Amino acid sequence: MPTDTPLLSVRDLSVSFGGGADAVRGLSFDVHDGQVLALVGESGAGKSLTARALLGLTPREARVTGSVRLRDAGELVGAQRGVLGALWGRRIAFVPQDSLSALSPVHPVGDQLAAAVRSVRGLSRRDARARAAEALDRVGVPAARARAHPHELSGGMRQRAVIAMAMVNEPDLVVADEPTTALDPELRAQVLRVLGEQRETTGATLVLVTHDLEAVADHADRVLVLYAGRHMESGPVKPVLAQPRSPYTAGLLASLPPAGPVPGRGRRLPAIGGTPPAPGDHPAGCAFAPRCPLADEPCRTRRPDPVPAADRDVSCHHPEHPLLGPELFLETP
Ligand SMILES: Nc1ncnc2c1ncn2[C@@H]1O[C@H](COP(=O)(O)OP(=O)(O)OP(=O)(O)O)[C@@H](O)[C@H]1O
Repeated sequence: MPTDTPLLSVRDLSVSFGGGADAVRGLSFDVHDGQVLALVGESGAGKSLTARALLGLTPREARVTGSVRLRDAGELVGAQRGVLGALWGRRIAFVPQDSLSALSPVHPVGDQLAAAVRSVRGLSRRDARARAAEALDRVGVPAARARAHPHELSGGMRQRAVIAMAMVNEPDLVVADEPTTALDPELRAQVLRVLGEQRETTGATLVLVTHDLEAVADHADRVLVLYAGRHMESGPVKPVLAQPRSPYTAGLLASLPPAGPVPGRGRRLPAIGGTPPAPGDHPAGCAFAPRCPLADEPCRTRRPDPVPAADRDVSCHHPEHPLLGPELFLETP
């Protein structure tokens, strides 16, 4: 039944480690039924930890605070393993970066899918096997390959099998953490397409972690830009990528690889200058200020909280700055 209540509601989520290392700092966002939310940001921004916190899958040594609520399942932060275990595979599923880590090396992939089906639905072995074979076929793994062990499949086919595994019990929410990182560039588009098709078929809601802004443009409805574990900008993909209101989003767009055009000019930048702060480093103001061409005194002294600005939320003291755009980061000749 359609509902206005978000499927997933995240409030003030933080993930920290010993010694004051805060990797995710006070994130709040909602994900509604059927949406695709992309989490983007540079390496170390806290994307994976955020994604894992949505499933209760953070490392044992991580301290998770705040709230992650899945509709009709309640609070997941601090939930008992048994409570989470009852949701995994049924209501929430995970597609990791590395397909080998998601599959057992000792069983054929078809058997693993059939076992996943049987663990959730009371089907006979034969019916579960048939359902698993159908699920694999839908992602382009033919019946003959269902008898193969994971290491006997190519990387692309293995990742497609992992997608089938995540989707086979039609979960409400799928969290995919850089699902194409381990693949050759030509396979990436194919695997993302399969993920998108399966999402549409099952009606699942998707949280997609990626470095790839082109993939965001092609596959996501909404985007949440993270920097140093903090919210920078979030909103509908098209306007955010067309006209960023956070200088950090503008910097990410400017540093797209050569295939990605920098709007307005024919030149490109290799990367945003400087490096992100270490997880233990807590600048008083905006975390991006040391690398931001627009930074002024308030940026260095006062942390910007997310503020609604037209169609999105922006954590920046200068969301309307006239120079804001990828051009801000172009190298002067
Ligand atoms: N088990 C851990 N112990 C200590 N610090 C950790 C641990 N796991 C992650 N971190 C730190 O938390 C920060 C965020 O990590 P995370 O993996 O979420 O980043 P990311 O944005 O997904 O990066 P990437 O794109 O490289 O995967 C990083 O600085 C990382 O070093």
